Amino acid sequence: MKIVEIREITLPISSPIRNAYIDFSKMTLSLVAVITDVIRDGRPVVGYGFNSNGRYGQGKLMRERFIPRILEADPASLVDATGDNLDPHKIWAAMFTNEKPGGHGERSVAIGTIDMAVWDAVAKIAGQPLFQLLAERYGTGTPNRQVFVYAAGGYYYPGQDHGKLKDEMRSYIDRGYTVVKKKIGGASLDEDLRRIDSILSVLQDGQKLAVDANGRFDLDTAVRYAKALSQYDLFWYEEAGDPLDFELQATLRSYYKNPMATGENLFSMQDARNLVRYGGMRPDRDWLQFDCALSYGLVEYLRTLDMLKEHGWSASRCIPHGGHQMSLNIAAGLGLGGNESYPDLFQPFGGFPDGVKVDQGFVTMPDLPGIGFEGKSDLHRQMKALSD
Ligand SMILES: O=C([O-])CC(=O)C(=O)O
Ligand SMILES: [Mg+2]
Repeated sequence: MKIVEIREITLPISSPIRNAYIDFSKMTLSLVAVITDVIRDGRPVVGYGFNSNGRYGQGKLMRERFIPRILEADPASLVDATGDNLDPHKIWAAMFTNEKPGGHGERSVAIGTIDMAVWDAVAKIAGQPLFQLLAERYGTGTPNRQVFVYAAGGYYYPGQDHGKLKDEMRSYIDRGYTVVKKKIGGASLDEDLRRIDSILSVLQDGQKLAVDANGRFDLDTAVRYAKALSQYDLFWYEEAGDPLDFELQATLRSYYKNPMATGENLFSMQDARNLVRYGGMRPDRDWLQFDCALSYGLVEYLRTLDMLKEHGWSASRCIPHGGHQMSLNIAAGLGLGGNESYPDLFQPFGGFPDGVKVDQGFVTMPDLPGIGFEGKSDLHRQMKALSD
């Protein structure tokens, strides 16, 4: 069997929102289709992938380097031992040919997006949901079909006031979420605290708020926020400082005893390892948010999970950034602590298969082959438009 074609397209996921660092008015992503010569139900098996919000479409890198390297490789060198399915690890190695180590930037997004499509194809060819395949190959054998999800929102946008912010958070709670997230660092500390108070006024017992500074703060500001946020029982204080400033992160633990989270902008196992080695993160309470769709895909994420284990971290401390079904499958298959979700943003790419509802903060994975994109009709329409 072999890959016959790989298509990619850049699509908009723009919206008038901003966090403390960027606005999303020109945000795009890459959608990829990996078309194989394997026939199921009279049609070729196609795997799909896309990258998460926050980085832009990666068509140029894919067209110039990563797609040609896959298509120019001997097809026999890209299949598993049975010869009946693709081997994602071999395809990853083909993509990484003649790439020097370090400096993990945009290429990790390009490779991660293609890698997602490869895993989707592999699970479809195996006739399994990806979470089942992952549990059998790399996990305990039995997936955990119930996955914790939280609602990310609370962005800054023109015309927002406290009433609208409360309505937004209430609507997430009404849809079954128990943890909601808001942005901080895009207003003054005083205004951010008033916004937090507003949201907390609509939350009930058992419901929690997380806050996300998107890497905006210098050390002094991060500490000022840490001291002020300590008065609340927040779910987490996220990405206070620059993603690569491990000393800042390590210093913060002296000022903030409650959970912190970071890692969405670390794009390799090596960078994740530096966070774990030097960032002072606490395996008993903190959260790691590495997002495979931005960081060389699941092949690399498996290396990251191995690294975490060697350093005494449980996979259950990982709640990836990105709100996509790929991480949802990894969470169910490999025992992560949950996944992000953006109930009203970045559609049709985020979210769950049609009919999957959040119940007391959890979703239950349905039985769909592959990652499950075919179960989300608006998303599947976009995907079919690329592959047909
Ligand atoms: O606003 C963003 O860039 C997304 C983000 O940080 C998150 O979902 O945690
Ligand atoms: Mg974040």
